[in-house]
Amino acid sequence: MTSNIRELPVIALSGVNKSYGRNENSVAALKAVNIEVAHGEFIALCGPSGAGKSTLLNILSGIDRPDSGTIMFFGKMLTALSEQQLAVIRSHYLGFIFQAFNLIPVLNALDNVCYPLLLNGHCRKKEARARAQHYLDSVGLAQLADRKPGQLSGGQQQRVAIARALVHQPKLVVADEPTGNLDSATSEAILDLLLDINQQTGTAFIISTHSAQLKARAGRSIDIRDGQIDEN
Ligand SMILES: Nc1ncnc2c1ncn2[C@@H]1O[C@H](COP(=O)(O)OP(=O)(O)OP(=O)(O)O)[C@@H](O)[C@H]1O
Repeated sequence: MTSNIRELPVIALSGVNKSYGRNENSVAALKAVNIEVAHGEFIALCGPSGAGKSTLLNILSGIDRPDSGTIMFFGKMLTALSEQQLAVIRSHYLGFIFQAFNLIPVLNALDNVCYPLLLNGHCRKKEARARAQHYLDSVGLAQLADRKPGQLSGGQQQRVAIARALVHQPKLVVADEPTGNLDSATSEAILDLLLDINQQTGTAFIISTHSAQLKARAGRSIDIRDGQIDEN
């Protein structure tokens, strides 16, 4: 990573195409997509079901690869990296939040948040636990660190997942419908939390959503329809 890191786009997609299937069964999920995300942006990715939101987020986060086009992450060409190099970028600089929380059911909240730090060798166990506790505190779960996911509400589970996504201080958080499984009051509280984290830390967020409220409160929204971007 270079010293003028804030001047570079966090991520820039150029001419990205992605299809699933072959020949007559082929579905063009992304068509010539161009997107830039700057440091500290909070972006809502909106569009109807099947528009290509998850495909785009998977490609943005290096989980999946485009058929053509380029992806630059702080000026580094992601599309030229090996799987191993991509995994290093993902584990150090990206955070993920999913609609279904994706917590590990047998681990308590603290250990769920510690897990990526230990898995990716960011630090030793004592420091990992201290950092995880700090992030659980910051999402309002200081007292619930020893509860397992099954002993937490949906909103509390999503807070654990948010702490897990942030604990290694990523540059970009990619969230796929993070409020999709939550009632409207809990969704609003989670949105407040994400906006607060964005403002406090400068971490960029790109969040797919069907929520008009999230779209209205995001700094920028990008509409996608039939795999094509229509930026506002
Ligand atoms: N693994 C796959 N195999 C075949 N087609 C796929 C696959 N994943 C997605 N698609 C197709 O690609 C298009 C985009 O799907 P995608 O899941 O990205 O949409 P989405 O906007 O995230 O939808 P939703 O809001 O319902 O989650 C759709 O036509 C979908 O059917």
